[in-house]
Amino acid sequence: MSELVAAALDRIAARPPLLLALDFDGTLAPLQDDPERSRMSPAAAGALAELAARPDLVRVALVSGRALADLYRLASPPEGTVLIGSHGAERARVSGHGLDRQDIRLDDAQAARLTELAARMQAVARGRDGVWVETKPAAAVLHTRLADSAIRAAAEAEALEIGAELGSAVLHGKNVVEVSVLTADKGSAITALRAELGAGAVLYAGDDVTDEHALAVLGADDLGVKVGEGDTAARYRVADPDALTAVLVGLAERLPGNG
Ligand SMILES: O=P(O)(O)OC[C@H]1O[C@H](O[C@H]2O[C@H](CO)[C@@H](O)[C@H](O)[C@H]2O)[C@H](O)[C@@H](O)[C@@H]1O
Repeated sequence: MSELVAAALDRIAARPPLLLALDFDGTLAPLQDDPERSRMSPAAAGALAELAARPDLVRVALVSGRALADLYRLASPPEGTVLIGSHGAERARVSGHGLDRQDIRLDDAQAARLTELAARMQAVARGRDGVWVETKPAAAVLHTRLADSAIRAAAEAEALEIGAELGSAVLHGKNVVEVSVLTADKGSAITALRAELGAGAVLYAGDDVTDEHALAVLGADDLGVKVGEGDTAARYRVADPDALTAVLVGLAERLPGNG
């Protein structure tokens, strides 16, 4: 961990309660060709559990584009973790008896739009090698990670057009185009959570363009970490999920009574 990041951890550890808000895919869990295989390393899971065990000092949130149920299943987050799914459209808290969750409720028009959207995204994927569609409670996602570059570019362009045509919220992430019938973004979710928890500071880490919404709402007393390459509003950068795990371990060591 760099001296700069270490100094920033010293600062935010002294401003409890800290909101520790982390993206999942590409940040805690290395990217995979098959999204069902995404998992945190044992070291990342251990650091998160240690931090979540100090709710007086740290409130842990996972902030993901994943459908909430998938995020819960794949991340196996510790008790007390707040889960933000579908880029902010879904919300839950991990309790001792499972998930306390707020379900997405679509009205009839939104439900009809989602059905049409999913059918049109399936049509984009049809006959294109390496392109497939994931459906979520309020969105359809075109995945192109396994396609060659020409197929990927054509498929993503068509999916973006569908989003524009249906007037839906469109997010263009890493080898994904997601079109939702609800408007949500990670920045609004972080702003709401910060206020709700009365957080003294926020540490947000993410790897994708969709995380930039959250990194953009951070202030001078917060700590934004970009994982991997690419343009970012974050002040700090680490190379990969393992390097982020080292930051989480460093934070745990700075909590009073630890280290
Ligand atoms: O906000 P996140 O937690 O980063 O979720 C964003 C998307 O993650 C998943 O897709 C990404 O990860 C996959 C597994 O590593 C990878 O195959 C894909 O190319 C990535 O874009 C998930 O499948 C999407 O629904 C999420 O929106």
